[in-house]
Amino acid sequence: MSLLEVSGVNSYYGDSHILFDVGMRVEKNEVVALLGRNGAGKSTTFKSLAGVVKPKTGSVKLDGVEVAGKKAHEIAMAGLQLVHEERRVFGSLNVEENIVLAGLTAKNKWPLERIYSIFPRLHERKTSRGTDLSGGEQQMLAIARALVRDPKIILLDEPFEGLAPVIVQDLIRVCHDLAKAGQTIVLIEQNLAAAMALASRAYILNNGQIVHEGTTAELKKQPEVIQRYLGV
Ligand SMILES: Nc1ncnc2c1ncn2[C@@H]1O[C@H](COP(=O)(O)OP(=O)(O)OP(=O)(O)O)[C@@H](O)[C@H]1O
Repeated sequence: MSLLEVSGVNSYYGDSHILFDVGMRVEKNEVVALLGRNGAGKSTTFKSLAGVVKPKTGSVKLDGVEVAGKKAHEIAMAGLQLVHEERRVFGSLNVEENIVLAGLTAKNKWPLERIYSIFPRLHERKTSRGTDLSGGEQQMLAIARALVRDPKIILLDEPFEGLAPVIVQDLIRVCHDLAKAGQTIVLIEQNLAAAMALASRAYILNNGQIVHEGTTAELKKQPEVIQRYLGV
């Protein structure tokens, strides 16, 4: 049994059919990338897994438990944490308050020291308000808010978007460390090099359908697939 098993997911916005029979599986401790052009349905897939969008049909099993159709907070309680592209942090609260608040309703939570050992920068900035953080710091905080709840799996929607290359390198290192420590991660990433650097396997979405699945090592050797589905 895989940690996450998704099959036959069809999702809509109103009458618009966006996802067509999406299926994927993620093993415990894996880092998997979800790739595809703008509008391919990547964010909708994440939202469908996290219960933000309710799939019309299909199955989403987290650690053997069916969560499709459940509410977003129930799925979060079950151990799936979505880190939205918009990096939702509370601007009026400081860094530490943001982290503590995120952990309040969690069954198990990480001690703050564990969060700060991963993100020393957040420790330095712990009394700064969310609004005073740089984009990179906000992304660290958004990830910290997910991790503090001791998730079984985290979904990172374009975690490196709009960040300076030096910050991206820093975050890639953090993701590597998390993966080494056994954290299961699925990420959406437009930056193919960054995705390949992190993920051992990838799925490619095109027009709401999974059109390719394989290891990133294999994908690197298939420029025609990259060009067909990811080329601009
Ligand atoms: N709230 C919404 N209401 C209606 N249509 C939407 C909504 N959000 C997304 N869509 C449409 O659904 C399709 C898939 O969008 P989605 O955001 O999942 O794609 P994506 O692969 O994540 O692309 P991007 O990188 O641009 O976010 C697009 O055609 C988009 O216009």
